[in-house]
Amino acid sequence: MTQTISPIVLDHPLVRHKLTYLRDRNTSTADFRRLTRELSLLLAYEATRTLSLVPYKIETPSGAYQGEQLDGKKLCFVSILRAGNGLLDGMLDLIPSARVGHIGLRRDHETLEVSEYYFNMPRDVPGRTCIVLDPMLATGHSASAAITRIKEAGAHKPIFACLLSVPEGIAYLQKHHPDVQIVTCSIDQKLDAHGYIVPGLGDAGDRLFGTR
Ligand SMILES: O=P(O)(O)OC[C@H]1O[C@H](OP(=O)(O)OP(=O)(O)O)[C@H](O)[C@@H]1O
Ligand SMILES: O=c1cc[nH]c(=O)[nH]1
Ligand SMILES: [Mg+2]
Repeated sequence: MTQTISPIVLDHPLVRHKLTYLRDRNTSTADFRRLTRELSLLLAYEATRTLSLVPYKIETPSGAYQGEQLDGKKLCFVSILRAGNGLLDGMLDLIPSARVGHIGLRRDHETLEVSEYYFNMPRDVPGRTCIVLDPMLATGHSASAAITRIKEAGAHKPIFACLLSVPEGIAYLQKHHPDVQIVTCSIDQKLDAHGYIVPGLGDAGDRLFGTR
């Protein structure tokens, strides 16, 4: 049986400060986007901790140096539409050579089940580290469905990176995909009766794109 991997929670003053402004219902769409992008940079730092390095020789002003560089071709970000796109630009600022896949998932507001409306992954997924991006891990249905699909495409041991999560969503994802490393900025209290994270930040997609 595969051992469950404990989530990594970013416990950092910058993250806590920025998350507080992100949660604030009075934060504007423009500020919500900017904060999401800034948080994605900090999230990327932890989510990429296990990336592999390859040897890289350079000359410093004092002589030869055997250094290292990221094996950049090996990374693929997978954005769960729509809200995952809010995390994508910051991640690509750090790792511009990464490939990008997109999975469109819609959550039914009544049943909380998800349906897929788009799927587009790079052809050469096997052998790449896949980091799945979505700001919210609520019931875990979306994250689990996305990871099932990218495993079908050949992804091995994907990483799931989010801003907010809840114990219910973490347990669901770990039950269905115990090999996935979850990296999150916060584990919030609970889900409300409508499947929203409490205290949460509301609907991440609507706040990012100003649709409600
Ligand atoms: O863990 P779950 O219960 O599945 O909920 C989380 C999902 O809900 C939101 O997407 P939503 O369906 O609202 O789509 P959107 O990004 O287009 O707003 C969010 O971005 C996650 O994808
Ligand atoms: O709180 C939540 C739960 C799911 N999706 C969101 O955007 N927010
Ligand atoms: Mg939404």
